[in-house]
Amino acid sequence: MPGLPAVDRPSEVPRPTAERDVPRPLGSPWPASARPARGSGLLVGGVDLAEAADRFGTPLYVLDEGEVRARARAWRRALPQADVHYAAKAFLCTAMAEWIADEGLGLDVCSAGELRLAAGAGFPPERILLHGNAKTPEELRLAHRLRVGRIVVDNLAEIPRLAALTVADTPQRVLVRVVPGVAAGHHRAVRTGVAGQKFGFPITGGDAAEAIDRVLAQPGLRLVGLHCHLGSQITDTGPYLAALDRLVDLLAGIRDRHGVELPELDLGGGHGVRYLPGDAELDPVRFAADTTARLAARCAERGLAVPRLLVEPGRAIAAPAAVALYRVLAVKHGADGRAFAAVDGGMSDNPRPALYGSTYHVRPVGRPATAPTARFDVVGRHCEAGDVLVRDAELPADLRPGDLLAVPAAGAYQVSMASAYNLVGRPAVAAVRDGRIRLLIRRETVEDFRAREVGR
Ligand SMILES: Cc1ncc(COP(=O)(O)O)c(C=O)c1O
Ligand SMILES: N[C@@H](CCCC[NH3+])C(=O)O
Repeated sequence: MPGLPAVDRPSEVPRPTAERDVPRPLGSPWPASARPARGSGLLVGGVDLAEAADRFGTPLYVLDEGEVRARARAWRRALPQADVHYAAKAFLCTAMAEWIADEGLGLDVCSAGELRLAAGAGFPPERILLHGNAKTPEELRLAHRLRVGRIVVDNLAEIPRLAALTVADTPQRVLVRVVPGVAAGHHRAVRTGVAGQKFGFPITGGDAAEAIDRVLAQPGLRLVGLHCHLGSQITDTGPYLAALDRLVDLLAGIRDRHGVELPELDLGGGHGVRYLPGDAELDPVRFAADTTARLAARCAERGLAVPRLLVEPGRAIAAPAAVALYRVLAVKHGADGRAFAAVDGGMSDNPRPALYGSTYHVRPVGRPATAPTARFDVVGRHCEAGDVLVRDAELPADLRPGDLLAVPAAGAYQVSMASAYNLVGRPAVAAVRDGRIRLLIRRETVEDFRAREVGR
């Protein structure tokens, strides 16, 4: 604004002290509670991440309880008529199971391990749903003994196994997992909505009809619905709507063939989150609006009562809730001008970049945002050249050993997929809430490995 004294320019009017002192949230992909702290630090859940790293060591996964609860609640509120089962495979520990139970969600488990951990946390068994393409007879027995709410049938062999455990007056509720022929998901390895992969019964050219016939023939099994899971990190509702159309057609076919209308339709998980600033996220409200409208329309066309929807978000609840902290151990400048920042974690705590080429955001903690920057590959400490956590990260040009790095959106399929590679030990996990931090899972040590050795 030429002619006006500088102080009158709107952008330069000093803000009141209170407003100036309240740091703004960092925004996605960080947890909603993430704020800049004094000295270029970073707060999550009111806890200073530099202090957390000093206290518990690194790599450290800092899990924001408020973010988990808020996301769980958002899914429940968006779909009040549906059953939302959190997919435990994204990340599970006792505290997580308690928060999920407390927020009124169900739990999707796929092993005796997940089932026992949930049961030990007091998770209501009727809200548990058991998955698995290769459930052991023991897992089926355990699920039946604990009286889990639903079991998803994924192969023909488990139908008689399960039927042998059940009796007609207390039948086990089951869903049949079908493959609708819809391709979706961030990587070939996670696309389960198409034929040619191991999960479910393909609707077209597969034995979905036979599985349904066989389940219906068992007096101890009560077929309550159909299930499908398309893939993971899906960012629009289109694939879900396409799958829903095929599942409603199949429901109508079952009604015509058997005279029964199944009361439930499970669309699985797969809802995408933001890993990088500017990424899209699949909003639960949008998902709910689109799927419930489509379901009502398709059921009306087919003359079916509208079944109850089930969903199984894992990543959408867990991923944005954790920040991974790493300490820089070495900085190296390669011959081609490429710079490497080697940290104390890597593919053993986060296998996703090596497995799927997944991309992440990273930010230094305790370094002024105004420092000149350079491009670094943030690499892990494992014995593979492919152990790269973040490629081409913009970090302070004078990055040095001892610096702390924070990687957001670290809550799903990282700790749950962590490995024992190089006996580095799986990372510690701490929960933050209201300015307090508590250790949930301690760091794995060589003593843990030794404890499993029973011979020499
Ligand atoms: C059957 C089933 N349900 C739910 C999920 C959870 O998926 P996501 O974490 O992508 O929501 C998965 C994994 O993709 C799955 O296989
Ligand atoms: N592990 C995958 C997701 C698989 C979901 C399980 N069905 C990932 O990290 O993207």
